[in-house]
Amino acid sequence: MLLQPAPVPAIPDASLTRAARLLPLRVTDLRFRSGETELIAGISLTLDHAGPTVLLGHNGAGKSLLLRLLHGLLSPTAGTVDWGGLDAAAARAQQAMVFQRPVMLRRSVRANIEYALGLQGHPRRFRRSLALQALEAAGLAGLAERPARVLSGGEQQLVALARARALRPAVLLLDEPTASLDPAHSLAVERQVAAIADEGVKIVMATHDLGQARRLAADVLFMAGGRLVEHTAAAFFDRPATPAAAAFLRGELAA
Ligand SMILES: Nc1ncnc2c1ncn2[C@@H]1O[C@H](COP(=O)(O)OP(=O)(O)OP(=O)(O)O)[C@@H](O)[C@H]1O
Repeated sequence: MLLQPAPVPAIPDASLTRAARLLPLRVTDLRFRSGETELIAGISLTLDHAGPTVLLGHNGAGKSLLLRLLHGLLSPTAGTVDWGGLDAAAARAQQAMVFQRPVMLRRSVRANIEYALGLQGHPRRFRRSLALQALEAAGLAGLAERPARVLSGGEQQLVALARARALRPAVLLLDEPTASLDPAHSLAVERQVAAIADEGVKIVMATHDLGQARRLAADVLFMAGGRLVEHTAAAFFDRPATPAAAAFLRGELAA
């Protein structure tokens, strides 16, 4: 598929205050243990503005675990995740998550999005136009009737993002969405993420692509060994506060 180089248009009626429903996020002394190993070792943080938050750290630092705990896919061993004071189910209903490997059902791209809209409770008669609108906004209208599972990995990831966007979440969690994509598809995903952020959606994204992190991040969470080592504004890249983060940015292996 030929990727669209033009900027991605915003979905027309997007609300710039969408993320405000779930913010601030307050995480308090969050822990996740497997057997004797504490994999998330007491993380506390507050996210209180809508700019994209980028999660950085070496392999195994605990980024995916943290995202899953934030989304409620895993239950913490101890500690709390509080999304704007809402109960967990209500908070989760206003979030979407995109993983490194997208899961597509054996049906058309459009039907995949319609299915997700159905799960969210949208009446059948509205689903088709909402799905097509989301594909249009993502520059993917040409893929609507293609079987989703035969698309390339990069195309599937763009569709997964469009599907998440169609759900109009307040918060979008992304776990290394461009990890296995070529540069063109990575950039297309990045543009989608930026467009979604511009619609007022709070983005929390793990990535290993430092260029992408620099371009997107309003703030950075740097993790090592299951701990939050730094939470700083985007100046992180030029002035990391800790030796661990400086070593990470130099490309050194974890100590
Ligand atoms: N459900 C689980 N049960 C037990 N251990 C787990 C579980 N999920 C992850 N782990 C372990 O926890 C550690 C952190 O994993 P996690 O996937 O969160 O790291 P990551 O920072 O996302 O790494 P990468 O950048 O490689 O994706 C790893 O040692 C992993 O093997």
